[in-house]
Amino acid sequence: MRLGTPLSASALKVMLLGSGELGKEVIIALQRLGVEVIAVDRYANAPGHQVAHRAHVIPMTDGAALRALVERERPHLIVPEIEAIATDTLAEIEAEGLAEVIPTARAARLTMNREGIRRLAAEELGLPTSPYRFADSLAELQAAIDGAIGYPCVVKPVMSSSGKGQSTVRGPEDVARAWEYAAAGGRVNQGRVIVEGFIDFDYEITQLTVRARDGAGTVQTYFCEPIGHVQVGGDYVESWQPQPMSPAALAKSREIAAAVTGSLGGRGIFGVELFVKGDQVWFSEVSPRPHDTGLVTLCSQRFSEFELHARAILGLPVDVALREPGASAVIYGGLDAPGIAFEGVAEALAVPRTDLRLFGKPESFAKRRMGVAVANGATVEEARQRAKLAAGKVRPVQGGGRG
Ligand SMILES: Nc1ncnc2c1ncn2[C@@H]1O[C@H](COP(=O)(O)OP(=O)(O)OP(=O)(O)O)[C@@H](O)[C@H]1O
Ligand SMILES: NCC(=O)N[C@@H]1O[C@H](COP(=O)([O-])[O-])[C@@H](O)[C@H]1O
Ligand SMILES: [Mg+2]
Repeated sequence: MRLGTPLSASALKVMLLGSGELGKEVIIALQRLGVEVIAVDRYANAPGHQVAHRAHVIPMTDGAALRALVERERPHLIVPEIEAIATDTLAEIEAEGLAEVIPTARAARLTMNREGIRRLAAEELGLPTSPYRFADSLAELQAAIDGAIGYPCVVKPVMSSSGKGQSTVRGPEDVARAWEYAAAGGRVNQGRVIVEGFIDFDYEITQLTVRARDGAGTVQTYFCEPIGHVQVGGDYVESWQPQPMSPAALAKSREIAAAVTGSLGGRGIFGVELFVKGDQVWFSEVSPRPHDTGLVTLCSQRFSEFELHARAILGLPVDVALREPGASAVIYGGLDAPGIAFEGVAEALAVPRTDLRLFGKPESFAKRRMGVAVANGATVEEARQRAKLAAGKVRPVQGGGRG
């Protein structure tokens, strides 16, 4: 894929569908290679909009609106950054040869819906997963729990991410609340849920896996060092790299990651989410794009997951080497307000070996991820302490004017 000059006839044009904090970093990586970037999201002034050549706001689940924009912009590559996209339209665009979809339109369609990827992983590829059922009503959910899954279990909308609409059901008294919560929390209100048996894991990891061309032009599979993380309410709050693992658990993780990413195909980075107990490993889900827990790679790898994605999609070789132990800690909005400000940034950056990203989201919500602190250390423990300390010093406040 020949690189050119942005805003000229030779430009290589990439369209991001979704332009949040993860897309913003991918865009910056693409910009550094002289790629012309078109950032799209469902709301104005999204983080990636602010660093792209052009920005558009459309309902990305609206196939007609998506097609019209692609026909107008004529990107060479379309890079999905979130799940909620009109993936049937992406499949048509790919089939017509209008643009290449990263990693493939099929991967975007299968991972947009928990049902698609779960059935592929468990039923077609035979990978170990939690037991699961799907339900379209409270009665079906109750029947699935009574007949197959039992307690405790986890209920999630089939279309959601970052834990939205997800809850753990400990007994019969929780079922109705979990159903209501899922119905309200899905990204696209489908009224369908997955109920999964609760896996009592020792720890969970993201196995970042890159499908990229080698120097000879053949697509190979590369594995980053495993990323450990902590989730609260289904949303990541802390991650670190490398996560120590037994050789058997690491081998099993990479076998699963190779199987699922090999089946999805294409080029790019994937975040394969796995649960680990002793030497046992379960597949949970996969993002065919950079993963939020992979924000740690901004400080821990030679090339971050965003740079790796940019290189892989452009057909360039990658280097997945770890540089040194690192950690990330999330900064939540803590308040509901537009145009917030941040206090304590100088104190945060005075913590040794730390760095910050403030995403620039136009509106804060108490539980919206607004920034992240990353830190290095001699050990993962030291890096985690520093990242948490730094994140805790940043205080989101009402913005107001600068006078
Ligand atoms: N079956 C399960 N057993 C135990 N814990 C679970 C189970 N399913 C989910 N979890 C916990 O909830 C977290 C979020 O679940 P999941 O990844 O399915 O949600 P998500 O909304 O897709 O989140 P994200 O978009 O951040 O990946 C998991 O990382 C894990 O900590
Ligand atoms: N787990 C998926 C994930 O972290 N996705 C990231 O969050 C953004 C949406 O944030 P918002 O909900 O605050 O707009 C997405 O655009 C992506 O960058
Ligand atoms: Mg997940």
